[in-house]
Amino acid sequence: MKISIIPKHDYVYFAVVCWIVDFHLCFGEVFTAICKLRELPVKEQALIATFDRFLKDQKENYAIKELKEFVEKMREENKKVLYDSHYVENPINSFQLLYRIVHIWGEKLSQYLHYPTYNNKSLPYFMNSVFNNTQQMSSWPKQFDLRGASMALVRLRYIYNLDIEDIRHGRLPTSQTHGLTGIDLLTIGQTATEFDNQAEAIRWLTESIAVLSKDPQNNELVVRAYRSLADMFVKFNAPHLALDMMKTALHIDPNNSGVKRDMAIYNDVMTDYVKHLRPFLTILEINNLKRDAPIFTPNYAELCRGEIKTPEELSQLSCRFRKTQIPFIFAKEEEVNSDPAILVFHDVISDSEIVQLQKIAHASMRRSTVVERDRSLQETDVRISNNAWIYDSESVADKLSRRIEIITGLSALNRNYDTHAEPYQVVNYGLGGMYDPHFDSLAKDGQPKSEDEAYRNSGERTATWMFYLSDVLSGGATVFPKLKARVQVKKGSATFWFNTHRNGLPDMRTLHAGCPILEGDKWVANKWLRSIGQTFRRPCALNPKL
Ligand SMILES: O=C(O)CCC(=O)C(=O)O
Ligand SMILES: [Fe+2]
Repeated sequence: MKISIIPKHDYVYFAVVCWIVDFHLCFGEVFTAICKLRELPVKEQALIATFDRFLKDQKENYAIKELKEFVEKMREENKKVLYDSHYVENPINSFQLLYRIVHIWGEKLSQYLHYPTYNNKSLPYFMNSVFNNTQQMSSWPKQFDLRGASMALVRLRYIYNLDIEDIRHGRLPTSQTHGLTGIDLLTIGQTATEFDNQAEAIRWLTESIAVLSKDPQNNELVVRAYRSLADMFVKFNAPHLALDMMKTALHIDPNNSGVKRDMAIYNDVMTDYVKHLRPFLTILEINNLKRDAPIFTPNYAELCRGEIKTPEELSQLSCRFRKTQIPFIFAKEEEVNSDPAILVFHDVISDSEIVQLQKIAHASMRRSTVVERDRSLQETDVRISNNAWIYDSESVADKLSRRIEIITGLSALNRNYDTHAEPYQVVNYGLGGMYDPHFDSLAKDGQPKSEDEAYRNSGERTATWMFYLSDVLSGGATVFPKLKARVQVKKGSATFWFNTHRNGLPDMRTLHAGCPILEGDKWVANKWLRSIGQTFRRPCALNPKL
């Protein structure tokens, strides 16, 4: 029986890994929340400890020696990450951490999958068991996490107009880290080809070729990059450019049968284009395709980069101490847009309240969803974050709801039926995390409905109150593209606005977004105030302009 060859204590190692790796109830991806990425170095350390215990009892031979060297290398890398609590807040660092875990560890662990009867039987058994364990663990990063990390870098480059050379050398606006290797660039470029972002795919693949070409040992990778570029050009009606790529690739590796095969196919495609007079696209035309994506919402990227209102427009906005429902208590109110009013309230949540919310949220963080047109809840690429719901049965939530009431004059009553407000949605963004331009209002056809039965009868999301539970090192602003309005993330503040007109219909000017986080860890808590509770507090009116 296979099992008899395994020393009994190995099971203990696996159990230890399992326990530590799934210590927090994490589900699905890791890249969608910085709080999940933060746990990875400790998990890698536990894996290294598992290997140490296994290797301690093994007789030295070639395979064991090689494995020991590998583990030492990983230990060195892990040490660099382990004691730096901000390490994963840098997207380049996180990409490289995920690359190491998914690719480098992944390849090592799967090395014996096809050789289960290697002469030292406990080695393949050990490796395969650890491999299976990691694959089954929902919180162990997988290929889709690496894809998410690649797309994060792609997104950050184009939204913030970063120079790819800077990224390659590890230079971000707020910090400097180690650079990306040619293989990193190739991984990112190949991921970009899978998404509808031709310009970026071309950019990253070209950069990978520039870096990899410096060393002839990389020829195989360079050819791979050329083939990816060619594949994309053909997809976008430019077989002539694909053929150019193949010619260069063939020059580098004249015997590459894959390149020769592709070349023959592209030649046929070319002939077909010529025969049927189909127009070839130029690189410029390819790059200008797909301008309808949400990221091309006018003003969106510009606002993410900084203020775009003119000094005159800004001078019209004011700050004031606003009277609350309690005499002698004033709120620090800042106007970032006057019509419709987008307001920021400062110092409305304390550090200890923030810690309490995060603690409660931690155990139930799940990938954020979006209410689609058919009213289903979907995990999507337009919102990269995790969230948890916190009800007013928690005393801290109850206290905060009362605060919202005395400042806004609206009802934030949260209860199990006909609720005036939804529970707090505590959100932690992920790698390059963002929420693309969207409306918070639920429905345009009078049938509002949300995640929970309990608040289905509560009407529209009349208003949004959003606490900022953290600062962000760089990026992550809340922006309103149609209003050219921008709110800088500031721990302890909150943004407030009405999503509907007084006639109950959505105010389409309130299109807004959470910009991608360039560096840092962004937390917010949303409180959506529903129309049923505001009948006498925000009287309705027929005038659609109000
Ligand atoms: O995080 C932000 O700045 C915006 C979040 C948002 O709009 C939402 O969660 O609905
Ligand atoms: Fe929103």
